[in-house]
Amino acid sequence: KRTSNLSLPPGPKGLPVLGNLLDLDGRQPWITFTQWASTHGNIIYCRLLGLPVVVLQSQEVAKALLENRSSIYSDRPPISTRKAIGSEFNTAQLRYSDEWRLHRRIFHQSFRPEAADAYLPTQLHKAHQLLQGIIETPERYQRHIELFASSVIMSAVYDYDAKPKDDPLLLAADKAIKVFVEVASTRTAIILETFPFLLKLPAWFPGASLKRLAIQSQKNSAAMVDIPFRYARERVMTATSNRCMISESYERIDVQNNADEFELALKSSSATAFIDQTASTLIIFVLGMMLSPNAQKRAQAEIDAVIGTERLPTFEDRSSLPYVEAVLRETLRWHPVFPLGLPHYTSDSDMYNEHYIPKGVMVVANIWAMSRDEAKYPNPNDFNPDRFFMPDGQLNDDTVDFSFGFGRRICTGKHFANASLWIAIVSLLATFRFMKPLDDDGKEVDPIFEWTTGIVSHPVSLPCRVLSRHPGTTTEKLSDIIELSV
Ligand code: HEM
Repeated sequence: KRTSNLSLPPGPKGLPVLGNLLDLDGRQPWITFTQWASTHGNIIYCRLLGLPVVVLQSQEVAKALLENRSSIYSDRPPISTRKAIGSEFNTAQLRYSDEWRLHRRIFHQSFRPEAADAYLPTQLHKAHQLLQGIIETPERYQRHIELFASSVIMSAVYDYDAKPKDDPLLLAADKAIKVFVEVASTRTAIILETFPFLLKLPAWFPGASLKRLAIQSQKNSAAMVDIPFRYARERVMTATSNRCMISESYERIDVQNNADEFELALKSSSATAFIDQTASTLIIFVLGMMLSPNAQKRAQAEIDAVIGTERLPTFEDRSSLPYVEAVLRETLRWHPVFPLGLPHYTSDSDMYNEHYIPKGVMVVANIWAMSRDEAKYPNPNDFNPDRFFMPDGQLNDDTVDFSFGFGRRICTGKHFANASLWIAIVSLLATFRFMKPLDDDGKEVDPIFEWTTGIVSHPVSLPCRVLSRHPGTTTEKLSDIIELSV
């Protein structure tokens, strides 16, 4: 391929209008991209419905471009439908601009490693609530995991202590995010970009489901952005708020004359925190445990040996539990929840080796391909925490950071999410066994479930038998153990 005398990266040949869309597995485009790597190499160029896309297939190339040349690769694709689907608030979709820089500053002061450690006690407390929820209704374990993740975020961002059951703000946020994820999936965004008239059809028109979805998304997003923010601001103004992202921002950011701009950025970035994927990562952990009983037993044996069974693990135990650490890393690697990350966009043209990368192309880091790198991760489809140990038995330095993206657009909640994941995983392993479901004859069978499609990938509803590791553990007994653990 040539643009005058410059060579674009190699890639599959496509049809004039559809480009390579028909070759793509629409449910799991990352798998098709990964297959293309074997023919075309670690950087490929293709066209999807007229949109040029560069796919980066290895950590090395992604770092070389998205990190080392971040001044060119930190924009996001323009999405003219942002307003129509109610996603103007979303930090993750903002162009590389002063508005985006203000959002990042707000996140950075609360979620940079040193600051995020202030939330560890809350994360521990919410992990204990998670255990109590599952002891009471183990069949609803997935719902309890979702509640854990969103109430941790609500607490850190708004200092809002969500009720364990039917909390109105959590329900509103869940509803908004579900519709939003659907309507903002890369595929839907490409369709809307290419056929924006779909949003102009009356909502009752057959086939206008995207428009209906968009209207719903607008309403839900407005509620998700405004309601918790008003709650938190009120408490900051009356000096009744504990430390949270909202209170810290009011305290530390000098708004000078731009109070309106600042408040808009603050409420928008706060609502973006709901894009958190801690819950979906924890469901993948549950799947990994069910399918790899040996890994589960080894992690539990480590916890029992180091901590015993009289108390629950705390963050102070983290460095004494290397196998649990490896289970967390393997969960992030085995099935990355953002298999294609979020698309970056070039703000200038560039040359990489002999490849010309034009200005204004979508640049996708294929995190899935990176997790399948056989040289680094032999038998990549196996859930095998041992891969993170060196021959001398020490953990290696691969913390699977690529699952949080690259460069200036790297996940702002990475450190905080890692702590939430760790405390949930270690607490769940200390308390429960995750077993395959039984068939009618009482025999264990592999769970049957569907994966989500779109920008995030995780089991929609995962059947699992969650059993207490210490039969006879009642809610009261667990409460006693929790008391001894804090
Ligand atoms: C296990 C949980 C999580 C995973 C796997 C994850 C992963 C990611 C990935 C892959 C990206 C795209 C990075 C890129 O464009 O290169 C991202 C962006 C982002 N994440 Fe996370 N994330 C998680 C949790 C969180 C949490 C807890 C927060 C908030 C506290 C958060 C806030 C954000 C924001 C604001 C962005 C957009 C950054 C920007 O565009 O500048 N994430 N995340």
